[in-house]
Amino acid sequence: MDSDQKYAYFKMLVELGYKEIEVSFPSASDTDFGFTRRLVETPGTVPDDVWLQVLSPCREDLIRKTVESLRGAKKALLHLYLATSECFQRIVFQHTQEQGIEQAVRCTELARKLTKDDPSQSGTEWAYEFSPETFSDTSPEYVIRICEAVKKAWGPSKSNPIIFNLPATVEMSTPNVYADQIEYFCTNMSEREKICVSLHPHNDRGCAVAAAELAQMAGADRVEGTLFGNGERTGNVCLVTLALNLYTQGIHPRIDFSNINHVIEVVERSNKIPVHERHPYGGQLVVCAFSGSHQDAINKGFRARESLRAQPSDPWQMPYLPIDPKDINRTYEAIIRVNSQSGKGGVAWIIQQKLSLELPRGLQIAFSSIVQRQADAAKRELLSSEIEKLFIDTYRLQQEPRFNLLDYSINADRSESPAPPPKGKALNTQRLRRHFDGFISDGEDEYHIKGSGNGPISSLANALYSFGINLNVGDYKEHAIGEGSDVKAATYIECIAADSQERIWGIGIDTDTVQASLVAFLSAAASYMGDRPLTQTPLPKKGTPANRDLLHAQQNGHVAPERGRSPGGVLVSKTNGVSAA
Ligand SMILES: CC(=O)SCCNC(=O)CCNC(=O)[C@H](O)C(C)(C)COP(=O)(O)OP(=O)(O)OC[C@H]1O[C@@H](n2cnc3c(N)ncnc32)[C@H](O)[C@@H]1OP(=O)(O)O
Ligand SMILES: CC(C)C(=O)C(=O)O
Repeated sequence: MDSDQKYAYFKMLVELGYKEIEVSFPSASDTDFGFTRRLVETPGTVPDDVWLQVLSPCREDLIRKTVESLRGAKKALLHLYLATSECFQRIVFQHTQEQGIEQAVRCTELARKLTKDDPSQSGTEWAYEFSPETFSDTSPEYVIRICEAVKKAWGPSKSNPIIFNLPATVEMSTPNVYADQIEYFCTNMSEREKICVSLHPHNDRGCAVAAAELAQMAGADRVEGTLFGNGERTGNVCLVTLALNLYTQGIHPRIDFSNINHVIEVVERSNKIPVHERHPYGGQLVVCAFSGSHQDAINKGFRARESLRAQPSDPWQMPYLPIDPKDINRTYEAIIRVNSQSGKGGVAWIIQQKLSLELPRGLQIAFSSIVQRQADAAKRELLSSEIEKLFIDTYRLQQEPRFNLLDYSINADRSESPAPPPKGKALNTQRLRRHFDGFISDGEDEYHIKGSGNGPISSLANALYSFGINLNVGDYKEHAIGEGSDVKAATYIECIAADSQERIWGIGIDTDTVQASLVAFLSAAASYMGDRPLTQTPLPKKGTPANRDLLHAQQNGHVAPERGRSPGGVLVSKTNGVSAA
């Protein structure tokens, strides 16, 4: 990273809520030294409660340069490291354990002299961190010896404790072993109250997060890591995962990942390493479900939350989703992804999200098999926009419909009621016969249709017999879409063909509930007919609305009823030029 990238990254870490940020290795390069100076010298960049942490090996020349980089900082945390394992002492430094202790003490004394003991540095609050690098591969007794010596050299206090950072420089054991090593350190160091025990797990065995969590339970106070686990080899422990693991346990980590996409964007741009799609919490696929049983359960989970009118503050209990995607600024829309392993629940979810339609179970099953066939044929995931289009096309919700309901009236006929009410008693409208009288078009021609039944749908069904359309209603569901004056009715009708027993769904959406059901029935009738021609004779070509009214008058022996009023005064629903799929 260049200075500007580091600057942007630093600002983001501050905004997220981090208070101790290792900003550089100042002795490494002019970039790192200059960047540290930039932070110190640019007013308003480093909040008063944020510590600037810098790293240096235990080498005198490098320590001097490192301390110099922090001159003038408000809060400065000097971090020195020296490997303590037998392997490193023999191979890298060719020194003994005693020489290791001497070097650590000498460098700590120098650090003290250059910082808190130097009157010219008194404007800075100094803290000191020592890392026995390769801690987890070092004899625990030796770690205690070297850290006791370093502690004595620095002289910590309760209010300004020394940080002993205990790295699993290379992760080489199960997390419980690391936790045991931490516990040993915590219980065997003197003046524990003057010590902050810090963890620094790496991820070579893939257990860094587990190691950090277990070691905190074993007594540690602090964890060092990186966002999304960047770092040498398999990386450092991931701070995003640690924070959100706490969050999902109901403990706010005081780190704000409510816009995780922004964090990912900055991290990827800076590190030039993509965050894996399946990375805990942050990965693009981790709040998605492809498989049918997961989708079904999630769909039910959201419906349960809706029916309970759950508030954001209520406990999050959702099958297969450990976190509410909204808490990290992920949308619900992307949760369910459909491929050939997906089932009806996922498909229903997408239609609900896209079109606000709550499909009845039977329709879910019917449409899901259409989606599955499409996904199988495409040999890939179907986009939610493709599924939405497939639904609209299948149920003819937008395209030029096979049947248009142009105009109609439905009259309830008291004279044909099987049991007229006793004088003075209210009429049971449920038992009245309905007469449907209307006009439909197939895009080309217009037709006059009439029929009777126990209700609006059965009277329309009866009217369509003459077209060779013989459908019985198998299932019927309706619900409202929206609220207030914009509310609409969505109606779903499953029809069973009298000849083939084929089951066909139709959907109608309208501000008027009766009309929505008529449109739904015509939608099913259109699917049943497919491309087959209609057998009935159409009206003369000049079938204008005026002609229709005239015909109405001629056939009924009176003029057409005034729109919106039934001659019987019991029930009328009518339309003019309504699309019915
Ligand atoms: C565990 C970690 O990840 S700690 C972070 C590591 N990060 C870095 O190393 C990044 C910055 N490092 C650098 O820029 C360079 O390595 C520098 C500036 C520190 C040193 O560069 P050079 O002087 O060229 O040394 P070089 O990197 O080749 O070798 C390291 C030397 O430091 C010694 N050394 C390594 N670690 C330490 C340590 N913690 N304390 C003291 N000396 C050390 C090595 O033994 C070696 O010494 P030698 O030259 O006597 O054999
Ligand atoms: C400097 C130390 C803490 C380190 O990075 C490591 O050991 O991994």
